[in-house]
Amino acid sequence: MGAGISRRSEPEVHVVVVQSQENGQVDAKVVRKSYRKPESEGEVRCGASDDELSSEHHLHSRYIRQPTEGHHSYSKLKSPTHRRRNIPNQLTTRAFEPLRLSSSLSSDHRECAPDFITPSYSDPKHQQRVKAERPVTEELSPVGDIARTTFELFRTYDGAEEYTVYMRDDGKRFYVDFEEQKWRYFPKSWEERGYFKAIDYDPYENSESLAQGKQFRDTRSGEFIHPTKGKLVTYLRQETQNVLYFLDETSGAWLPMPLNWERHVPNITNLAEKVQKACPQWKDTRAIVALLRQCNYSVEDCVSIFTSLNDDGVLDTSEHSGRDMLRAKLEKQLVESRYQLKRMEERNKELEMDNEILQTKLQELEMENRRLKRDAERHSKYQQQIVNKKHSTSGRSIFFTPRRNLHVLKEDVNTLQTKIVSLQSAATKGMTTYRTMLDKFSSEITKLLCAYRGQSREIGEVRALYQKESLHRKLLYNEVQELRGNIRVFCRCRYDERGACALKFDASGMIVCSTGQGRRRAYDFEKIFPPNSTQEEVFQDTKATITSCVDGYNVCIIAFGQTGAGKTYTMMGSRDQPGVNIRSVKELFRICKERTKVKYSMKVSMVEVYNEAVFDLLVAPDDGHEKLQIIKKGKETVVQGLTEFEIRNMDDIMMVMQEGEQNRTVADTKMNTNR
Ligand SMILES: Nc1ncnc2c1ncn2[C@@H]1O[C@H](COP(=O)(O)OP(=O)(O)OP(=O)(O)O)[C@@H](O)[C@H]1O
Repeated sequence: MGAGISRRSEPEVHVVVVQSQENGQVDAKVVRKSYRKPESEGEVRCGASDDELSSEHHLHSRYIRQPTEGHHSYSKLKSPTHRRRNIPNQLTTRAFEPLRLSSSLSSDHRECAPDFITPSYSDPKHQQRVKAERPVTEELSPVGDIARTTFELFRTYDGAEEYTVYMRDDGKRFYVDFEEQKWRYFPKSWEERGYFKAIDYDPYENSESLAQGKQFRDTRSGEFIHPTKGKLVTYLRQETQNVLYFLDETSGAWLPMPLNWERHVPNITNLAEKVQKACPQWKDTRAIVALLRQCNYSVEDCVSIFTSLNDDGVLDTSEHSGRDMLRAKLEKQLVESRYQLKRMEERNKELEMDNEILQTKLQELEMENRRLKRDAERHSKYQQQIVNKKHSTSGRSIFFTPRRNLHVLKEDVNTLQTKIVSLQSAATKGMTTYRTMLDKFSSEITKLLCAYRGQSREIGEVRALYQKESLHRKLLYNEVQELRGNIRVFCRCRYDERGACALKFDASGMIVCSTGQGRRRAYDFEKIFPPNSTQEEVFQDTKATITSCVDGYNVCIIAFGQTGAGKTYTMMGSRDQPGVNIRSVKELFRICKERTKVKYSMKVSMVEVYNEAVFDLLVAPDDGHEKLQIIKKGKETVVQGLTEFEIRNMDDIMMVMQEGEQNRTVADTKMNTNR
C-alpha cells in the first residue's frame, strides 16, 4: 500500500498507488493529504472530503510505497508536476485511514520526480488541446511484481505534456488517465512525441535546498583541531540557557551583562567561589564565570568539566605535549616578529635619512633658484639703465661707446638670459623630481609606519597569548603535581658495604622485609630507591616540586629515619655527591635565571628541632642559643626572630649551610656536656 506526499505548501492532491498484499492487484487513487512530510517512521495522514477535492488543484508529485520483504517501503511515483487538472469526484470521495510507515527505508526505493519547468497549464485553450490530442487506450490493471517495476517520466518534446509512466516487470508501460481515473497502456505511437526520463530524487533532502538545486548542508556542524587530540567534530547546539540581565536605567531596557561585570555580582561570585573551592588550583575567576555561563550556572557541571579536562591527558606537561608545542610555536612567532620589527625599524631609519638628504638638496636648489632670479633681475636692470642712458644722450654720446661694444654687451645679456632660463627650467625640473621622490618616500614611510604599528600590535597580541599560555602551563603543571599526590613518600635503602641488603625489592615496586620466624611483610611507597641508587636518581623525583616552588607554591622536603639511616647523606651529601638540598637550590637558581621577566629574591634560614624545641642554626651558640617561638601571623605560621640570609648564588648557600652545620655541631656538643 502506498501514500503520496508533497513538498510544497500549495493545495496538494496525490496519486496513491496501492497494491494489495493478497493478490498483488495494483490500483491508483487520488487523495488529499495533510501538509506534513512523513518521518521515516511515523504516520502519513491521508484524508479527503468531496468539497476539498472537487475544486481544481495542482498535482505536484506522487509517491508510492512498495512492499518489500513484508514491509512497506516508500518511493515516489513520477508525475507531471504543477499540472492543473479537474480531479474526478469518484476518486476524491475515497478516504484513507492513517498509515504506518516502516523504518526499513531503502535508498533504492526512494525514487521521486525531479523538478522541472512547467508550462502554463492554467490556459484553458491549452487544456482543451491536450485533451483532444490524448488517445484513448485500453483500460488495464497493471498487475505485476511491483517491487521490480520502474517509474519514469514521459515528457513531450514540446514540453506541453508530462506523464507518470509505470513499467511492469514484463516491460509493458502504463500511464494514469486522470480524466477517467484508470491505468492505461502507454501507446507505442506516443513514444515518438517525447522522451522518458529516469526518476532520481531523494524525498528526504531538505526541500529548500532542492528548490535551489543545492545539496543540504548543516552549517551548525564543524571541526576543531586540538593540539593533542587531533580533529574533533563540533556541533553548535541550541539550548535553553540562563542569561544574567541588568536593567539599563538610561534606555530602560534589560541588557545582557558583560562578563567582566558579571564576576562581581554577588550570587555569581558565590558560584565562582564554590567552583574555586572545588578546584583550588583554578584562580582565574573570569574563566570560571565564562565556564559557568557555558554550564548554565551549574557549579557541578563546571567542576566536572574542569576535572575531566585534567583526566583526559590535556594536562600532560611532557616536552611533547601539544601545549608545549603551541608555546614553542608562539615563542618562535614572537622571535620572528621581533626580528621583522627590527628590520623595519632599520629600514625606517634609512628612509628617514634619505628623506633628510633630499630635503637638504631641495633647500639648496631653492636657494640656487632664488640666486639665479636675483642675477636675472640685476642684469635686466643693468640693461634697462644702458638703454635709458642711450636714449638720454640722443646720439650725442657722453659715454662714447662704440657700436661694436654695445652689440657684444647685448649678446652677453642675451646669453645670460638664455642661461638664466635654462637654469630656471633645470631648477624647476629638479625640484619636481625631488618633490615626486619626496612624495614617494613619504608614502613609503607612511606604509612602513603602518606596517610597524601592525607588527607592534601583533607582537603585543602574541606576547599576551604567550603570557596567558605560560600562566596556563604553570597552573596545569602544578595541577599535575597535585594529582600525582600532594604528599609523596619515597623510601631509600642505605647502601652498607659491611653486608648484603636484607630487604627484597618486589617486581611490583614494593619492598619486602622479613619480620622474623620466616614471616615477611611488604611495604608500598610512591617510589623505592634500592641501595645502589645514586644521589642524582633520588633528586630526579623531587625535582618537580622545585618548579612548583618557583611558581609560588609552598614546598617541603623532609628526610625521616633512624639514626644512621642516611638522612644527612641524602639531604646534604658530600662535596662530590651533593644531596637533595644542594641540588634543589641549584635547580632553583637555574629556573629563576630562565625566567628573566620575574624578579626573585631568595632567603635561607636553618633551624634544628631538638627535644621539641626550635633553635636557630644561623646564630652561633656563643651568641645565645635560645629556643624560638612558633607563632601564627594571619594565615602564615612563622618562627619568631629566625635569622634569614639573602643568597644570590651557590657560593652564598654553601657558606650559609656550612655555618649552620658548624653551629649545630657546637650546640650538640654543648647540650651533650650539659646533660
Ligand atoms: N646511600 C648511601 N650510600 C653510601 N653511604 C651512605 C648512604 N647513606 C648513608 N651513608 C653513610 O652512612 C652514614 C650515616 O649516614 P647519615 O649520617 O646520613 O645518617 P643520618 O640518618 O643522618 O644519622 P643521624 O640521624 O644520626 O644524623 C654516613 O657515614 C653516610 O656517609
